[in-house]
Amino acid sequence: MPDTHHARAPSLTLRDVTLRYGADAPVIDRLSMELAGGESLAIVGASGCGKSTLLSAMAGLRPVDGGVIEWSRPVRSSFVWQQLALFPWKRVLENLTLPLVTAGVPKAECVERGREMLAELGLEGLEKRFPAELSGGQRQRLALGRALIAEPEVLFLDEPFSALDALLRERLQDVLLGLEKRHPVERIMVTHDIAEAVLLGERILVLAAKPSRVLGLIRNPVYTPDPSPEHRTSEAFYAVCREIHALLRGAESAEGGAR
Ligand SMILES: Nc1ncnc2c1ncn2[C@@H]1O[C@H](COP(=O)(O)OP(=O)(O)OP(=O)(O)O)[C@@H](O)[C@H]1O
Repeated sequence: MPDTHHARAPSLTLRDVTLRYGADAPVIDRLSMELAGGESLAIVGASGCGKSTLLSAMAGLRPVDGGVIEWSRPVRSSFVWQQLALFPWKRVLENLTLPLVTAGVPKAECVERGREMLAELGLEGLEKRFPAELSGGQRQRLALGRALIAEPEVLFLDEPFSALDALLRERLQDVLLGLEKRHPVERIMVTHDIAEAVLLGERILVLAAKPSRVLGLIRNPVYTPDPSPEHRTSEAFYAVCREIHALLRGAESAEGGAR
């Protein structure tokens, strides 16, 4: 399945993309890059470097102020934010199946696919609860399930796990990778966590602010869609983390020197 997914997946091209707010200096300044079909991208950088702004533009949620963002064809996409955007007055199953309902899928099929997804998420038995009656990790699973239930081709994630403690964050990363085996998707994710970028980014875009610039677009040599339990603590994994850390620290000291 992943092979056909890659063959069919849409590719993304950015040419000289500039993004700014008002008359301020650009947040993203003439960024050019390409992402092949099916490749997953992690965007990492310090707070305020423009990660969320860039993600929104890639998702078509905001216009560009210069240059071009082009998908090879129209894509079906879905988004997960840090705030999750679950509907507090809707029960778990209703939240989960909302994308199917709004797409006009018949009710019986919505319920059937919703129950299948609940099982994949490990949330069986919780379908009648409201989001407020779930733990943080369960809410996060629900948001991931809702994002994938309508089988999007591209999944945009903006720091979805940043409010979680380190171990729960790792569990949710595993849940995400597990879900993607059954629901293949091209994932574009923003994170400020270097290890998360190295785990989840087949390509990693490293950004700096002030001045806004690209520090690197790395082809991640340790990326795997199916990491072993030892993967995160392997020397090779740490080596890529160190490389990104050095890029970010180098940019910080250059910025400090310029002040
Ligand atoms: N609506 C807005 N109006 C004006 N400036 C904004 C707006 N949204 C973001 N900015 C500014 O644009 C810059 C980039 O913001 P953005 O949220 O894209 O960064 P980020 O890298 O995602 O940050 P963080 O990791 O803190 O979420 C910041 O300096 C921010 O203050």
